[in-house]
Amino acid sequence: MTISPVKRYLLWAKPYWWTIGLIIALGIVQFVAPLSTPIYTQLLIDEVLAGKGDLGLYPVVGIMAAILFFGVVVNFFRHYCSALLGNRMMKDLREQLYTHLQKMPVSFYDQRQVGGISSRVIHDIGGAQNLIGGGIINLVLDLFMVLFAGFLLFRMDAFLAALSLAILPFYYLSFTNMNVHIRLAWRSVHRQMERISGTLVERMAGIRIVQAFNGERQEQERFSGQTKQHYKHTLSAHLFSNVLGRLSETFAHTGGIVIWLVGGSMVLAGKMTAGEIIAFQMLLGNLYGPIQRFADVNVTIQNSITNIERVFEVLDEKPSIEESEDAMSMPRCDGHIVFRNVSYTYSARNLAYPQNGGGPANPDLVEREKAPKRFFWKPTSVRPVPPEITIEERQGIKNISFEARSGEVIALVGPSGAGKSTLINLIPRFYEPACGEVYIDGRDIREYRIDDLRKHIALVLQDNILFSGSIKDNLVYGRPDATMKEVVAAAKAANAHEFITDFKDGYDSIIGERGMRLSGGQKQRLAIARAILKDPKILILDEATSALDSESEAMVTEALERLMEGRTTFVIAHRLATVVRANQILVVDGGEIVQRGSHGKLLREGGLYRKLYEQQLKAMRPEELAGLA
Ligand SMILES: Nc1ncnc2c1ncn2[C@@H]1O[C@H](COP(=O)(O)OP(=O)(O)OP(=O)(O)O)[C@@H](O)[C@H]1O
Repeated sequence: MTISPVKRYLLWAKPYWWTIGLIIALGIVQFVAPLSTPIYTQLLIDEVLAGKGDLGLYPVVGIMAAILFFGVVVNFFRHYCSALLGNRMMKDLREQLYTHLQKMPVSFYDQRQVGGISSRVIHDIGGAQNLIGGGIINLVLDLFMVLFAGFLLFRMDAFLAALSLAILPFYYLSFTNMNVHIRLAWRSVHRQMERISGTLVERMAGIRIVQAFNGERQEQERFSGQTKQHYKHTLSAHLFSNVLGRLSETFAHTGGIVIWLVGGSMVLAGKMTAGEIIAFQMLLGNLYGPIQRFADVNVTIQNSITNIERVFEVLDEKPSIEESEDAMSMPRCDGHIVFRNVSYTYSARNLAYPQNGGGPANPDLVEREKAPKRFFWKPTSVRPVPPEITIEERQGIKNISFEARSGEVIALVGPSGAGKSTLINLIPRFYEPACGEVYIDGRDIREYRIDDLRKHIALVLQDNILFSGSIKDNLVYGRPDATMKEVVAAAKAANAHEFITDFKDGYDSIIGERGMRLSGGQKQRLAIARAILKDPKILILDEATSALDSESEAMVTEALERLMEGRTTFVIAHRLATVVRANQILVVDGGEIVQRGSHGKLLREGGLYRKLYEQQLKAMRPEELAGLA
């Protein structure tokens, strides 16, 4: 049985129950204190000001003042504790979600927009924390106030009290019906925000392409369309909330007027004093006030529920690559790797959210979900309609077997889309083979702890990902404990030291997002230095195809050669020199190894390798041919 998002969130919030209890207790004290005001007002009017009884003006007003100021102090602490609770919960949930996201496999990210994920971490978690702070706590307090005011009203005049409660069924039905629309509207608001955020991050990251292809106008139109849709959903969410709020107000006013009519007639008939009806009306305000506030609190709750649904949606995604409970540590690694009948198939999930009007799904826009019924007699949870999922399968690699001995260089060659990247991605367990096994040092890699396994592997990819921060921060990313001496030694080995020291701040120079302030060759040399510093036994290398000038190229090549020394290296080779010197060349086509062996053997064999050699390898670095001949 699936439990509701509210129940789930409350269970998640168990460690904070004490603080929630304290805030509610402070709230009760703060609200109960002014509730005695009508009683003192009645005393003032009917006895003190009328000159009856023994009570003087000063003591009565003094007690009223003391109660009111006590309420102010309590209010201060209540707000302080609420801020503490809300922000603490937000921080903890955000951290939990981020930790979870870190464990999600690469395939999870393959299918989502980065901006969409960040929208859940930032936007939805912010909204989720309102459920308790702005929602449930206020709801409990208001409920308490209603009960307390109701009790006092019944004590004052049971008939009038019963009459004032006659509005409750109308409240119930309006809440039951409007809530469905409010929640559906807010859900659409958040989903649309996710799309906006996804597009924004993607297009901003690719701003050069947008500008180079004169895509600004098209992007502007896309963004306007998305924000317009967001605006539309937000307006309807506010409209439904407004309607509910005004309905509540109408019921409260009607109740108040009826009480004036009936109570006023009772005063005229001498069955009630003027002080009593005024006190009754004041207390009635304390009954209707919170009931009316339910409308606002309720909107906060409905809104937060949709945020919570979205946060739990991510938390519910199980990491498909999990560590076995008895996973072994891997203190050392020889780098002996065996693939045995390994296959991997990509399954891309295409999500299609229901579109009103049945038109094709527009990935930029979220249509608002329609309520399942016209009228609701009882509250309904309107769970999110699961998107239609179509799974598209694409063969990555098929039945791959080979052995790489410790320290060998394995060159992978093959046409584009052949499966070379897929193959190397299985070594650090970015993806899990659908069948077959990958062994390192005689053991299936699934037997090792994932972080231990990855400790022995370094990647140098074409798209050298560097992070914003200083050069040193980037170099020590895989070895935060490295000494400055080690950092400099790695940079020297990667031919990076010289250009680093040319910068005014040297190793402390800030390199901008993704190393924006560096040239392609400089970025590559930093990536190589980062790998050298990690000192892995297994190296995964995707040689750069981008043309570097010959000086830069020579420095990168030299750095790479130093890096490869003594490590088992898998290289997606784009340079003939690498291919020729490799201990083993695996020729991959259509996900399978179609040829294997040394350069000379493969050339003699003919087939795809010879074809590739003629068409691609030879063409890549023609100047190398002379040396090889
Ligand atoms: N994340 C993914 N989701 C779905 N299919 C994918 C994914 N990544 C790759 N593929 C598909 O798997 C096949 C093999 O891709 P792979 O990236 O391994 O090829 P490659 O040999 O490295 O190509 P290239 O030399 O062009 O980089 C291709 O058909 C590709 O479309």
